[in-house]
Parts: sequence; C-alpha cells; structure tokens
Amino acid sequence: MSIFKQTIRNRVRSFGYAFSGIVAFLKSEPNGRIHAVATVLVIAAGFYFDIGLMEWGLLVLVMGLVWITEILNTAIEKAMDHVAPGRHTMVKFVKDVAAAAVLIAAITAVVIGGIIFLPKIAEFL
Ligand SMILES: Nc1ncnc2c1ncn2[C@@H]1O[C@H](COP(=O)(O)OP(=O)(O)OP(=O)(O)O)[C@@H](O)[C@H]1O
Repeated sequence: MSIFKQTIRNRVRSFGYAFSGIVAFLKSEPNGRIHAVATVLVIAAGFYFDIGLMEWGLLVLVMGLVWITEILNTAIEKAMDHVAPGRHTMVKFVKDVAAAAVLIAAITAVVIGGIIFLPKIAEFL
C-alpha cells in the first residue's frame, strides 16, 4: 500500500477513535447528556430567535469550549482515579483545578448566551 493511502487510513482510524470517545463520554457521563440536551436547546433557541451570523459564531465557540473542557475534565478524573486510587491531596488539587476550567467555560457560555438571548427575550415579552 502507498504511504499516502496508509496515512489516510491512519487518519480515518484516529477519527473513529475520537468519535468512539464522544460516544463513551455520552454513555458514561450524566453531565455529557445534560450538555447534549443544552446544546440542542440553544441551537433551537438560535433558530427561533433568528440570531445573526456573528451570534451563531460566538455560540458555537462557547458551546465548543464547554464540551472540550467537560471532556478533558472527565479524562483527567478517570486518569487520576486509575493511576492514584485512594484519597490524595494532589488528586484533589488536580480534579478541582480541572473542574474550575469547566466552571469558567460554563460562566463564559452563560454570559455570551445572556448577551445574545436576553435582549431578544425582552423584546419578545
Ligand atoms: N482521590 C481523591 N483524593 C482526594 N480528593 C478527591 C479524590 N477524588 C475526588 N476528590 C475531591 O473530592 C471532592 C468531591 O469529588 P467528586 O469527584 O465526588 O466531586 P464531583 O465534582 O461532584 O464529581 P462528579 O463531577 O463526578 O459528580 C472534590 O473536591 C474532589 O476534588
């Protein structure tokens, strides 16, 4: 097989692993399913309020930020539980710092969501 074909095949395989990671995350983490529902609701609200292109861009960015931090937080939690079973001060620090990243992403998303949707909701009422 040519090097080009082998490279393409390896990339496709890596995408497959990444997609199975998303499925595993959704299956094992209740937070993942909450994010999935929230994402669908935000997208539906975006269509309902007919938001602009820049607003869609900002929403996609902050939703991606929340998904990425939550998935990395889960990976860090699982890795810590695997490599360091039992309670340790350092594990607490690592888990709390990883959770802080999710919190900051979530606050960012709520602020952006508020800036985009609150004026439209106020207009609607
Ligand atoms: N192995 C550990 N050693 C020390 N502290 C830990 C350990 N595991 C969790 N903790 C800490 O205990 C607290 C509660 O942890 P836990 O994982 O139950 O919280 P949580 O954020 O509610 O988890 P989840 O998001 O999975 O529901 C957190 O401050 C966490 O950092």
